[in-house]
Amino acid sequence: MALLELGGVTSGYGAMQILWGIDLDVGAGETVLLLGANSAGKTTLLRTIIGLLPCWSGSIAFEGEALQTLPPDQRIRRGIAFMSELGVFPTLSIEENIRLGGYFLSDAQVRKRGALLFDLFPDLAKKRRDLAASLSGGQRKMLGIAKVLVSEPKLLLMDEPSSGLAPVFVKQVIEVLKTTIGHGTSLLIAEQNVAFLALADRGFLIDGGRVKLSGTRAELEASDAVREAYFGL
Ligand SMILES: Nc1ncnc2c1ncn2[C@@H]1O[C@H](COP(=O)(O)OP(=O)(O)OP(=O)(O)O)[C@@H](O)[C@H]1O
Repeated sequence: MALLELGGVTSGYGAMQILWGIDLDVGAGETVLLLGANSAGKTTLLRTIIGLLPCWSGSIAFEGEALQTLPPDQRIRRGIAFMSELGVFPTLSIEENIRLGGYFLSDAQVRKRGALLFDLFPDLAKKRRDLAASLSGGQRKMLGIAKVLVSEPKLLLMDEPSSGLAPVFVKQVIEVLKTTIGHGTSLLIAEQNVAFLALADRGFLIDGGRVKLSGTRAELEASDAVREAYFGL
């Protein structure tokens, strides 16, 4: 059984339909890339999965349970976390951001998991009392990742971790994500940057709110559609 399974999901804003019957699945421990150009519908899909947008029709199952009518907090409690493009609160300190990520946990749990994360991200540990606004773009994304990992989600939905970052920081974020993989958290990463394919077990290419192609990393790397659109070949 897949950890997350979407069947024929449609959604949109007001009367405007954006998603047109999305089928997608993420297995336990898997890293899946949701690849698509600007306006393909990636953010809309992640927001529909976490419940910030209504699912008009179709099904969203998590560990076999239908989620599509539950409010976002109920989905979060079941183990789904969402990292938006912004990711962190700049006017709060690094420690405070991490505390917020553990909103549903006891103080003792937040302290324990916070300490583990600071081991994993030593750059953040050094600056733990500084404001998030003082961090570089790459470090901010790192904090965004640490913040959502505090709750030890089963599934982490990430919206464009590369957005607004210079290529050198994109590499840094990819390196940080590699340390995340293998700790039991499944990742669904929405990106227009094809470099993230290197992290993925599988991927889905979406365009115009529809899945155009899906397959393993190797299949996507070899696909003419992906090569033409993203590698400029
Ligand atoms: N709040 C909104 N109200 C109306 N339409 C919206 C809203 N947000 C997004 N859209 C439209 O939905 C479509 C899909 O946008 P979406 O943000 O899901 O794309 P995306 O693949 O995440 O791209 P991006 O890289 O730009 O974030 C676009 O045509 C966009 O204009």
